[in-house]
Amino acid sequence: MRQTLLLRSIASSIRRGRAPREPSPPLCRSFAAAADQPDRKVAILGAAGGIGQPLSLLMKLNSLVSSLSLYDIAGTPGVAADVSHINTRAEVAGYAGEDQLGKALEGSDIVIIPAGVPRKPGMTRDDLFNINAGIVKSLCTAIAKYCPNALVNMISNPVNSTVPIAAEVFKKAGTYDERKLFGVTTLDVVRAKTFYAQKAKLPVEEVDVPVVGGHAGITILPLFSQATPASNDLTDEDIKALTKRTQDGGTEVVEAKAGKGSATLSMAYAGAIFADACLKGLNGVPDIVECSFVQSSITELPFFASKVRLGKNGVEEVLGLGSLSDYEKQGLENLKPELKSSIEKGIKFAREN
Ligand SMILES: NC(=O)C1=CN([C@@H]2O[C@H](COP(=O)(O)OP(=O)(O)OC[C@H]3O[C@@H](n4cnc5c(N)ncnc54)[C@H](O)[C@@H]3O)[C@@H](O)[C@H]2O)C=CC1
Ligand SMILES: O=C([O-])CC(=O)C(=O)O
Repeated sequence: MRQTLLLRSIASSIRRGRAPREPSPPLCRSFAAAADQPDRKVAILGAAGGIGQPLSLLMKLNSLVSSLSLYDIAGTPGVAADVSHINTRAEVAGYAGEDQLGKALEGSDIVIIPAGVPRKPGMTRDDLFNINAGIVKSLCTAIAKYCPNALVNMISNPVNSTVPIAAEVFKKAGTYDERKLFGVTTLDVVRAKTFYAQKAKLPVEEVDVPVVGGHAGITILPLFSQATPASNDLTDEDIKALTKRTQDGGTEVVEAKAGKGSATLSMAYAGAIFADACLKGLNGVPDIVECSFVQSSITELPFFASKVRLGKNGVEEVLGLGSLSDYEKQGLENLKPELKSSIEKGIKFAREN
């Protein structure tokens, strides 16, 4: 009841163009504002997995979604039946096995891909390449055939290589639109905000921290010099420690899970935030900005994560890096060789297979 009242108050505040009285998480905001929204189909590939299941739940809670299509090689009818009983707008359908992939994808506005194997302790994200590259390639081949205009949110690792693979597959199929392909790096932003807010003793809901580069180890470059609200209390050592913790955030979870996979719940949260931003952009909501790994010309690398403005066709503008501290400038130079080689590895794989 309290939730319903809060959502109504937020919806009417949005209609009146005023800020809601109580702070609210972004997922609730879109949940409330959707009564007169257009139909949008979202497909999740890998929907029965560790990320896929909670992400399916969160997307079912987002009433910007009218149709939720849950695909995996197995197990999706159960996930779909479960999620479909929730009292929100989206109609849910489960599809299992390759012969149902076309149906799962047809008419999709957004395809979210968390399909593939996760890390175990001692592995790098690049160690997943051999298995996940093939999975991503075959899923993207189907996307090019069945929903070539969809926005693609790539979660499967190594993101620094799977996004270039997807781009090559779409180029080969003649469907590539660089505005519609995104590597999901939102979890890096989610972590940077949490760690910064804790250290600077700020309420995390008010904090923002851009994270640029890529999505693996030192290629993850949080820009704490641009964090808002600014904090004057943090030393250079604090910034170094925060940077390292953000870069190692995935490994922290992999080690804590001790062989039972990598981040799933926080990733589902991050994936839902990013998909919500894409939906708002598609629906014409102005000034939707998120960090994402996209085709880019802001450095010499062909793909790079930075802030992007989202619109009716996906990426409307790739925003520049802004001014960097000397420490961040050094981090930027340090990450380029690794990111370049991961991008090239993806491109080579897609061209040769
Ligand atoms: N971008 C990011 O920030 C993050 C990315 N990840 C990545 O997300 C991926 C998934 O992680 P989890 O959900 O934890 O793994 P999981 O193993 O729990 O789930 C993966 C799912 O993909 C499915 N799958 C495998 N091949 C498929 C195919 N050809 N078509 C459709 N589905 C297929 C599996 O059946 C399984 O249900 C991993 O590669 C992981 O590294 C994880 C956390 C954060
Ligand atoms: O670390 C991993 O393997 C999963 C991931 O990408 C993350 O949690 O950032």
